[in-house]
Amino acid sequence: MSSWDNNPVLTIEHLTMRFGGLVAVDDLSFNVGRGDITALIGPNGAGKTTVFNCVTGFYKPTEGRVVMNRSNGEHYLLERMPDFQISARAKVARTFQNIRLFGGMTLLENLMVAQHNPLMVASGYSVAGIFGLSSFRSAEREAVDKARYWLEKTALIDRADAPAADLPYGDQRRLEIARAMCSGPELLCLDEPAAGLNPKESAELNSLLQYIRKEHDTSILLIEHDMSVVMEISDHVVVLDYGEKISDGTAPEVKDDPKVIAAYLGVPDEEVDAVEEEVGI
Ligand SMILES: Nc1ncnc2c1ncn2[C@@H]1O[C@H](COP(=O)(O)OP(=O)(O)OP(=O)(O)O)[C@@H](O)[C@H]1O
Repeated sequence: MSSWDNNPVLTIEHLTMRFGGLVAVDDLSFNVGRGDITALIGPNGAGKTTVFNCVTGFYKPTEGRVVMNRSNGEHYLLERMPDFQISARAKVARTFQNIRLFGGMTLLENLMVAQHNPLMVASGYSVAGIFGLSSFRSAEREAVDKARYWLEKTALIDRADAPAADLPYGDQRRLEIARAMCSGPELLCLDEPAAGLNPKESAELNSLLQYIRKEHDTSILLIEHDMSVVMEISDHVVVLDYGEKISDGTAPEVKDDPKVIAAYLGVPDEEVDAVEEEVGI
C-alpha cells in the first residue's frame, strides 16, 4: 500500500462531473497523503480544475464523494458543504488559475479580509467591534500578526502597505498563497502556482511550498503544467486524461509511464516508442 493510502488527508471516491453531455471527470478515485505535496497533472482540458472545483465547493459533483480527514479526527463530506464552510470548518483553502486579489486594497488588507470569519465571531457580529472590546482587539491583533507573518514568509513584508495591483505578477502569486495560508488550512489547493513565473521565481515557489508543508503541517494539492516544479517537489503525482486517471505514483514512476507520455504527446500508447525516437527523447 502506498504511503498516501495509509493516512490520507483527502479521499476522492468515484468522482464524476458531467456538464450536459460532456464528462469532465469520470469515476476518479485517489488519495492525498497527509503531509504530502500531491500534483494533479494532465493535458489541457483533462479535468484538473474541475476536480479542484469539486473539492473546494465551487461545483457539486454529479456523483462520488470527497472526504476531508482532519487531523483532529473529524471527517467532512465536502460535496455536501457550502464553500465558505469548506474553508472555515473542513480547513481547505485554494488559489485560482487566474489571480483573484483585491487589487485596490493593500497587501495587509488582502490578508485581513482572508481572516474575516474569526474576526466576525470575535466581534460578536459587530457589537464588540463597534465598542472596541478587548476580546475583539486581541483577535484583531492576532489577525494582523498572522498577516505580517505570512507577508514575511512570502518576502512581501516591505510592500505591506502597497496596493496589491501594483505588485509584479510573481509577487501576486505569492500573495495569493499567503492569503490562503491566513485561513490556517490543513489542505492547500493551488491551481497552477508556477504559471507565468521565471525560473528564479519558480525555485522560490518550490522552497515556499516545502516550508509550508514542513513547518505548518499543511498538505498541498497542486495543479501544475511546469514539470520542473512537479518533479522536484511532489511526493505523489496523479495524471488525468479526458477526465480519467491514467497514472498514479511517485514522480519518477509517473514520468516513465508510457500512458503518460502518450497522453502528453497526444498519440496512442503503442505509438509512444516510435514518436519518442522521432522527437529524440
Ligand atoms: N462550467 C463548465 N461548463 C461546461 N464545461 C466545462 C465547465 N468547466 C469545465 N468544462 C469542461 O470540462 C473539461 C475539463 O476542463 P478543466 O478546466 O477541468 O480542464 P483542465 O485539465 O483544468 O484544463 P487546463 O489545463 O486547460 O486548465 C473541458 O472540456 C472544459 O471545457
